Amino acid sequence: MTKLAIVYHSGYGHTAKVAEHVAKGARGVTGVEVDLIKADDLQNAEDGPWDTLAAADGIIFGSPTYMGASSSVFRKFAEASSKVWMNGGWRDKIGAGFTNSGSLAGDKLNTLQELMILAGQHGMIWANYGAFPGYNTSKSDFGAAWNRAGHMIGLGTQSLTDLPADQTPDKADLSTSEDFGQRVAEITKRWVAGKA
Ligand SMILES: Cc1cc2nc3c(=O)[nH]c(=O)nc-3n(C[C@H](O)[C@H](O)[C@H](O)COP(=O)(O)O)c2cc1C
Repeated sequence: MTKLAIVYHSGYGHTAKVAEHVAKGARGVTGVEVDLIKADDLQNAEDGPWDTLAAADGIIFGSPTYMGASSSVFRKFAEASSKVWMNGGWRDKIGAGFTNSGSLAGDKLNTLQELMILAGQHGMIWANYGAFPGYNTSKSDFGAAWNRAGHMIGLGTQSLTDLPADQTPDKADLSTSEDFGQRVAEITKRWVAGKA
């Protein structure tokens, strides 16, 4: 069994919805088990489901973009993970990341870079998203486009700021989230098989 953990923060439920769809996509891969973990439960090095992360073959980090960066709750988790760093506890696990924000761009790239650097600090193997951008030609259909914002190093979705999480992100972004989850699960499974 390949184990994947998703650690995310969500202040208002939108990033949580993305996390659930990333998990759904990952669970669709045979032999992959997924744990969804809130960064709120990992705010210090002593408490919380750190063992689940230790046992995971891959960890997907998820944060909303707040003021052009990852949220303070996510950052607190990232800093708390420094205790794991000291022992190289996540070295050679697969790492990946996603963010969600109000604007189509919204400086999401900066958040994705933070997540990638966190993985790099831990010596993890970064899995990008790399899907073709769905909205970059005159024939593209904005409403149906996958990877609409065209992020490559991770998943970037948009939640309209005046709508609740049961209405946004839209269907295309949620399908994109599932596709991303599936990709990271497949990469992690292959990584585990290669080690055997
Ligand atoms: C404190 C704060 C800062 C925000 N900063 C940004 C930002 O820099 N770029 C952006 O596009 N949206 C920004 N937003 C909008 C959120 O990214 C958006 O509402 C997102 O869906 C929130 O996710 P959540 O419901 O998981 O907390 C901000 C929202 C808050 C509350």
